[in-house]
Amino acid sequence: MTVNETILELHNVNKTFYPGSINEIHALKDINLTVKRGEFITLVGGNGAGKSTLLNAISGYFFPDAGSITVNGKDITLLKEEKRAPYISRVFQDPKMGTAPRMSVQENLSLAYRRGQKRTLKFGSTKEEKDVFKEQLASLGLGLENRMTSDIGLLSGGQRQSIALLMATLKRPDILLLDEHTAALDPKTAQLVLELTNQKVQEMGLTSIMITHNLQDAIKYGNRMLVLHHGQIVKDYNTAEKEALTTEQLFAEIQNLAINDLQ
Ligand SMILES: Nc1ncnc2c1ncn2[C@@H]1O[C@H](COP(=O)(O)OP(=O)(O)OP(=O)(O)O)[C@@H](O)[C@H]1O
Repeated sequence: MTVNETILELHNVNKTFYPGSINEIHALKDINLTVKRGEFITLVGGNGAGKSTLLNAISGYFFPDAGSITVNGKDITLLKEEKRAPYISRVFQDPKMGTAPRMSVQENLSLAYRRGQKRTLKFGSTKEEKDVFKEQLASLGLGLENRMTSDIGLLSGGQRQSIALLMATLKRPDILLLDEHTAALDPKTAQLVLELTNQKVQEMGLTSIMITHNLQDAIKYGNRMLVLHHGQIVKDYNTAEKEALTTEQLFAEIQNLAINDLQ
């Protein structure tokens, strides 16, 4: 791994919904962003600031109208979402979105393990794969290694989200996108999943971008923080600046952005 290696680069990325109509929304405005390998970025901003749209553009859920996106120097601006899967993985807010409910824990993990590989007719897992899954599940500390054959749909939201996190990191992604992935969980479970996330990110040295509305978490986790407002990055805190910031200061900053809109 090269220190300071650029892994993701967005250059003048723009996205407008309903262009030319009275409902036109310029959701991303000339976004320029360079992400170095190993950065764990927290992404905050008010409702409708463009946070999910930014992750959607990076994941390939849609293409930007203008600008470019590169991963490891490779231009992926117009690469389909499924073709980006080997490089970019994502955990969504809804625990149901990352996992297949009628498939077992093991089958879900097996799908994730083969991400980016040619589909084969052979289904089921090898003994070696099962051992990997068991070990990974045990590392979550939730006893899920004893529920390998349970359907995912029978698990709680927190258990399911922990497995979604595991699935997203089982094959090391270049970039992990976390889209408010703990927002649908009760506070205690949310903290547990956040801790697991942090553990995975630190252990694997993953490059990650995490959206959160919890400003305390935004400051506590990660080593860089971006504030988005009206589709623009209005603040980019480095580790030291982030550590010096209080939740109250960050709250006031985001509130001021909203107040300035009204003036
Ligand atoms: N697929 C879409 N079609 C039309 N408009 C969209 C679409 N996705 C997002 N928008 C609009 O783009 C703007 C930015 O939305 P986005 O979901 O990115 O904001 P956000 O910062 O993630 O907000 P929140 O914190 O409320 O989830 C909003 O005005 C939203 O209504």
